[in-house]
Amino acid sequence: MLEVENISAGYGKENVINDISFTIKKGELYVLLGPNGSGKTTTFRAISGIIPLSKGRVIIEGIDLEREPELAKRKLGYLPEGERVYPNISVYKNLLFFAEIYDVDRGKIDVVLKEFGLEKYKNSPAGYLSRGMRKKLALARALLHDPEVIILDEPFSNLDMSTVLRLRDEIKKMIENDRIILFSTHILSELQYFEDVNCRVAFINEGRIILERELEELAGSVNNILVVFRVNDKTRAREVLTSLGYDVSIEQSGVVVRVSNYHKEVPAILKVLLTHDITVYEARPKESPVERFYRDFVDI
Ligand SMILES: Nc1ncnc2c1ncn2[C@@H]1O[C@H](COP(=O)(O)OP(=O)(O)OP(=O)(O)O)[C@@H](O)[C@H]1O
Repeated sequence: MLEVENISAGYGKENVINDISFTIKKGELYVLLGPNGSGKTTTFRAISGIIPLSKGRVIIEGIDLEREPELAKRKLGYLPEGERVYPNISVYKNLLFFAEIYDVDRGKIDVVLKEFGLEKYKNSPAGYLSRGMRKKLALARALLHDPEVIILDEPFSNLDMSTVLRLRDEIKKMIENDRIILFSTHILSELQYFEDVNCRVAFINEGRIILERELEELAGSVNNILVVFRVNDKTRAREVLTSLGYDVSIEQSGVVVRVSNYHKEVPAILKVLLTHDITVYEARPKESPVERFYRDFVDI
């Protein structure tokens, strides 16, 4: 279990995050969403013991981070924002450095290098790697000691599609294996791939958690949402929907209307379109419910 109790932290005397609290159980994913500068990275740094707390406690699997930092940090894997690696030493030595800190068997380094497709760069200075490769190295390093709590700051940015796919699978596997995962992301659509795991989403703004919801609940909140109807005759469909009182726009993919109650209105609209001999190939939300929620949340 990861217990974050009323923590405040910042840089110098100023607190950037204030009174942040949450508890994450094994096998749970916790996602931080928030605009630039809202305090996601600072929260992760505070939980990882990189910056000191000015208030509150972080307890990792029963161990107080401030009282027993070495022991607590062993249970933690942290992927920092950006692609932070030691540029002047080899890929292998980047991993070796951490393996030694955490008493990890050297054989594990080769396993991880293979897993992340970094074998052929083993002896290259890490600074020569591409951005995406550096990120893979940073990820490999975070997971090297098989930590119980894994904190990933913007894990999906700057990765190629195949690595994104593998990382999604890897995150799900780690959740199944009772790990605790936290990540932040700006890629809201990424969340839909985690709807089948135990996931909570926290919205952070100006250093405070404003709202916390189960992802399942967010994904189901399809009210007040734009819906696209893919039809055989867009002009006719617009006429019919306008006569029903909707504000209709025509787009490449179909006609678009905003519904306030998705589950009630969409079947009713389908029925009316059908009675006017309009074929509907598909009806789907134009924006993801999480995106809609986020829009309302940050007021954009
Ligand atoms: N090293 C630092 N020294 C002083 N202030 C900092 C430092 N790092 C971040 N800040 C400030 O703390 C605030 C929160 O930054 P933080 O990086 O935690 O936000 P974030 O939500 O991760 O942003 P982003 O989405 O842009 O990565 C910002 O106002 C930022 O300027």
